[in-house]
Amino acid sequence: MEEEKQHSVPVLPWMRDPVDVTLFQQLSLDSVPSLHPSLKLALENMGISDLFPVQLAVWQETVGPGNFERDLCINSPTGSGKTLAYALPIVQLLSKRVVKCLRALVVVPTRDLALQVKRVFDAIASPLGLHVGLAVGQSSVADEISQLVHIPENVLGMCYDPEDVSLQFQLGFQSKVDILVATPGRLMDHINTTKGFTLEHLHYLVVDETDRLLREAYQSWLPTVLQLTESNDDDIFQAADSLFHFSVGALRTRRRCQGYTWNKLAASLTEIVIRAVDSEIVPTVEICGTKVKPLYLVALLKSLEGEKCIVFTKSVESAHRLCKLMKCFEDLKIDIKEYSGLQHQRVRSKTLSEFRKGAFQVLVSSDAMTRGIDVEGVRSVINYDMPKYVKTYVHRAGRTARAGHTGRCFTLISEDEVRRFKKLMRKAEASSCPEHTVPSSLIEELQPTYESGKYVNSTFVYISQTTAKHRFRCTILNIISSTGHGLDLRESSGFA
Ligand SMILES: Nc1ncnc2c1ncn2[C@@H]1O[C@H](COP(=O)(O)OP(=O)(O)OP(=O)(O)O)[C@@H](O)[C@H]1O
Repeated sequence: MEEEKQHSVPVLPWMRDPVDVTLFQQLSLDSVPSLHPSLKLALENMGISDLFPVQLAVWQETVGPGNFERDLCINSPTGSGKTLAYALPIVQLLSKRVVKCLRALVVVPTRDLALQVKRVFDAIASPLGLHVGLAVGQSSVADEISQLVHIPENVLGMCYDPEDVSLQFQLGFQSKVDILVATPGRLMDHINTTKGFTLEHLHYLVVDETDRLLREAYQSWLPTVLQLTESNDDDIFQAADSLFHFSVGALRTRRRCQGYTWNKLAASLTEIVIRAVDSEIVPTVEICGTKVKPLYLVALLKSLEGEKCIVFTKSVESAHRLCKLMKCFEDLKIDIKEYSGLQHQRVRSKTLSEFRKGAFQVLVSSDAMTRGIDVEGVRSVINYDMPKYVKTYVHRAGRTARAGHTGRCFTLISEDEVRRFKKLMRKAEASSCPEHTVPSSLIEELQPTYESGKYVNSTFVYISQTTAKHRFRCTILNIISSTGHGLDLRESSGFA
């Protein structure tokens, strides 16, 4: 019955014939068909010598030989290189553009992710003469507009219909960017108020972190974008577009008319690259709550000897409190910083940038901000609080073991949580999970400092909320990613 139900789920026509990324191997840049020499050089300057499997698969579907016959939904493990998978074909296909217009839009849920994606585009688009813009609300609206649209001086102060795109074109408004990376809120601001900002010429829409973006409506940004990209035959841009289509054959507009919401997504755009969750990554585990739990974390951090790691908590408040508490362990001698939605964006971005540079070792974070964030050298992820959902586990664990490296994901759980954890592991299709025990001598050593009463009140409130159980389990999940196209969980002792 369950099986029948699964089979009856309607699948969009363009999704019916999936390409199995695991069948692809890495491929040296020298062998990638039609790769633009400047793009190859840009990749080499980034230290990249091969395309990862997902990148090759998307390349074949888009640049060649697939010729972008259909829209794409990319589903591959965290850290497997999805950003370049969509950025490379877009840059290659736009490299022959004649008229500068906004041709590609990448929508991501957070500012830090947008900055990260823009950096990737900058590295490969600039050498091909393409301009990449950012609309995330990092600077003032006026500054941002001046980066995105050229406004001729003679129209400043002039009154006209902001929806009259042809008139704006005649007046000399012009896009300063070919590719725009945006968060939905600021994108909507520009759509609603920025003179000369138009999506009329969009050929590529990327919805990154799709499941999250589509779950959160953000002022109905997607229906608005789709509506605005519908072509208008009388448009004055027609001539420029024909020229563009003539020179870049692959970029013709394809319209699909089907009945579902998702079809609507696919209906009015030329090419849509959608990035979905990494369903193949094994999900994990959740946390415990006892009085000594923070001590286990301290002991674990000590044993990691200052390697870069991210500690996940269940909420922004927990991240804040835990971070404060950890700082009280003076002999920990590890620099720890908080990263959460409670902080101002500027603080958050600065923290992330310092963490990337290795200025401190441990980032304590809640979930919301870390989707898709790529920090080189994170060897361990610690779930201080066990995630409720498999998907959350996967995204947390995916901050390590990126780009073919190995990493570990620790989860602290109490006895009460063992059953739930096992269930989570089963859902994650992880047959077992090794158990790691922190020596009790280490915990006893830390106890006097912990109980000395020098911690702030909020800490005690937090601790008193936990259960009275003292026995902890600390599990280690070793994530091995050998080729970048899959992650395996390796068992080293029997948890299950
Ligand atoms: N072909 C490549 N060769 C070497 N490194 C690469 C290659 N492609 C991407 N990388 C590196 O791999 C890391 C992960 O890439 P990326 O952030 O695109 O992964 P992702 O699949 O989007 O992950 P997530 O699902 O977590 O967002 C980045 O540091 C990136 O620089």
